[in-house]
Formats: sequence, structure tokens, C-alpha cells
Amino acid sequence: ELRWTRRAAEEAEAVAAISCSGHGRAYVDGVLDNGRPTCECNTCYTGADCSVLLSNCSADVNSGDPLFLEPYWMSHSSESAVVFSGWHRMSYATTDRYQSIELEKHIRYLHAAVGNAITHDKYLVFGSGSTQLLNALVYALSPENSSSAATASVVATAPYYAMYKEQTNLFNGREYEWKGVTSKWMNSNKTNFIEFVTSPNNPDSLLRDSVIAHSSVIYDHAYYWPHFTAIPAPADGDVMIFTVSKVSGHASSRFGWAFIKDENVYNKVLNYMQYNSMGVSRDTQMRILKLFKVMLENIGGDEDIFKFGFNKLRKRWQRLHALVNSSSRFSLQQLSPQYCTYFENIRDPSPAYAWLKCENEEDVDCEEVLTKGGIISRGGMIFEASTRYTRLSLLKTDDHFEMLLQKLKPLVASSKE
Ligand SMILES: C=C(NCc1c(COP(=O)(O)O)cnc(C)c1O)C(=O)O
Repeated sequence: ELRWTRRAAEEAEAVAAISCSGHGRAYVDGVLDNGRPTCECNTCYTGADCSVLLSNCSADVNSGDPLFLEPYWMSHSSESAVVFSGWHRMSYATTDRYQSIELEKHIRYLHAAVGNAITHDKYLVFGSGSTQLLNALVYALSPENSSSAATASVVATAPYYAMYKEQTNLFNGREYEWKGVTSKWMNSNKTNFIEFVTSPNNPDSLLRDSVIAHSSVIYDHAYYWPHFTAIPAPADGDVMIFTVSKVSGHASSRFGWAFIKDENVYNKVLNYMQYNSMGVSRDTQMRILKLFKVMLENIGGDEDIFKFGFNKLRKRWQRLHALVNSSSRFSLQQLSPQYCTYFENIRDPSPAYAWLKCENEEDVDCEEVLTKGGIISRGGMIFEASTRYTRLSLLKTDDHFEMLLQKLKPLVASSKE
């Protein structure tokens, strides 16, 4: 017999029943209109119920907002819901590391089930988003003192995820300094590098490895899941970062984790977390635990989230690829079918992002070419690549992807011989 949870359950179900015409969402914490949460519409849709399609509205495929997984969770609503009591875990910490023991266990179970990482010989630290762990690890891998000779040089191979540079420069620690792209240092006898390696890479989705000998490497495996790539073998880096934003799609829950082999590096990251935020929200940890339990229960079955994500992204990639290949104006990164140890077969590409190149001589600024055609993308400059490239996110809703194709068609057609 439900007692104190009934009102919360009734409220959540009433809001979930607000349809927003399938082009938006209402949330329990949404802005109220006459006491009822309003619909928050997908790009280009408006009206009280998101039923109005704005004319001349741009397709926004800029951010890697992982809404492609929203339908999965809506079809697993009862298993994935969580109710919080008003007194749930009010204490700052019930363990010395602010970390849920059960969530630690389930993260390791998930990696073991997917086979994308070796974790038994590594320490595990949580972050508020993997974004928080990026600088925690730069700090932990930098020398203790700040004598300039020992300052760590932080680098990445272009094109790279801009956060690495922007965050390192903003935090501007005495022990480390952003030193640009790896190509500048390939034959240098300089030491003390910290190299960010994103695999699969953002923006081009290619699998990568370190290129600077003897560097401390931060492997960012945000996308090393079967949704986005074949899993040829489990990753086994000394420092590996993952994020719930891309594996379950819950970007706004702000939860990431790092596996760290070296105990000293691990302790320095814990120290950083103590002074930066005193851990990650336990509300978030409880929610993520529930989500991971659902994912683990469905591994290998018809409701496997990785099957869902892979099939969705593979179809999107195939449709985009066919359109782009129908003329010579644009080209995409080359991705080949590859054997995947998770699906135990050779699988098609299903990248998170399309790395689009403008091939016509006059189209020197590809982002601008698309902007004029009504597509908001992320230009190559941000990734320290040529302006001839721009990134298209394939991670958003069906509305976003369909609008992308609709706006891209006339641009592709405009150069058909
Ligand atoms: C959302 C986007 N990137 C998220 C991201 C992140 C951020 O993850 P969070 O856990 O959501 O903070 C980390 N690493 C890589 C390689 C990423 O691409 C984007 O590029 O649009």
C-alpha cells in the first residue's frame, strides 16, 4: 500500500502524460503555466503543445546532446524511475570518498559486460560530469612543485575536443600549461607531456592512440561504447575517463568516472575532488545506479540499449552518407565496418558525429556554407582544424536529424553535375 510516495508518483505520471505533440517534453520541474508544467519544445517547434513548426528555422546539430536515447528510457519508464524521500542521504558523506559502493560495483559490472575496459587493477573516481575529471587529472599528472622546468605540457592531436584547451587555459595551474597540438612536439626532446587522447575521437569518430612517446596519457573514452563504435578490444590505459552523458544519455545528471592505475595519481584526484566540490551529488549517484541496473538487466536481449543506440545511429549515418555521396560538394570521414567483440560480428559505422568537409574551391568556410543553408554546426576552427570542416551532431532527436537532412538536400543538390 503506497503511502508517502503516492503523491510523487502521481505528479510524475501526470506530467509524463503531457504529450507536447511528440516535438517536446514537459518536466516535473518545468516552468508552470496555470499550475501545469509547460512543454519545452525541440528546436523549430513552438506553441503550447509544440505542434507549430517554425518556417525558415535552422536545423541545430551543433551540440552532442544525447537525446537519441530518450525514446529508449521512455519505453523503460517503470524500471528506470527513482523516487527520493525528502530525507534521502542528507549527510555530506557516508563513505570516505563520497562514492556509492553499489554504483562503483555496477560501473565495473557494466564494463565487464560490454568488454570495453579492463578495470580490476584500477582505482575508480566519480566526477560531476567527466568534464570535472579532466582538470582533476591534469592537476594529478602534473609535478608537485611549479618550477618552470618541471611544468607539464598539456597537448592533444588535432582535431580535438576544445574543452581540453579551454579548461586548461582557464584554470591556468602553475604546474601545467596548454602547449597545443601534438604535431608541434613529435620530434621534440622535451619531456613531461600530458596528452589527451580521445578514442573514438570527437569530432571524427576515429579510434586513436597516443602519439607522444613517454607522455602521461588521459584516455577520454566518452564514446567507447557499442552505440558509437566497434569494440575491438577492452581499453587498458593507466588513466581512462568515461561519462554517463554518452552511455545512457543523461548529460544533465552530470556524472562521469575515471579509472586510474597509479595510487598516487588516484589520491591526488581524490584530493582535488575534496577541494573542488566535496564529491558528486548522491541524488545523481542513486539515479545513475538505477539506470545502470536497467542497462545490465537488458544486456544481450531485445531491449539492449547498445542495440537500440547502434541501430539508431547506423541508420542515421547510412542516410546522411547516401545524401552526401550523391554529389561531390561535400565529403565525410572514412569509416569502415569493423569486428566488434560486443556484438560478436563485423558491424557498420555508427558515429556520434559527422565530420563534413566542403570540397568546392569557393566553400572555404564550411560552417558558414551550412549556416547560410539553415544548418547550425560546429566549425573546424574550434577543433583546431581547417575551416573546410564542420561537425554535425548525430546524437540529437529524430526532429533534429530529419531537419538536418531536409536542409542539407538542397545544398548537396546545388552542385550536382
Ligand atoms: C557534448 C559534447 N562533448 C561532451 C564530451 C565530454 C563531456 O562529458 P560530460 O561527462 O558530459 O562532462 C567529455 N569528453 C568528450 C570527448 C566529449 O565529447 C560535444 O562535443 O558537443
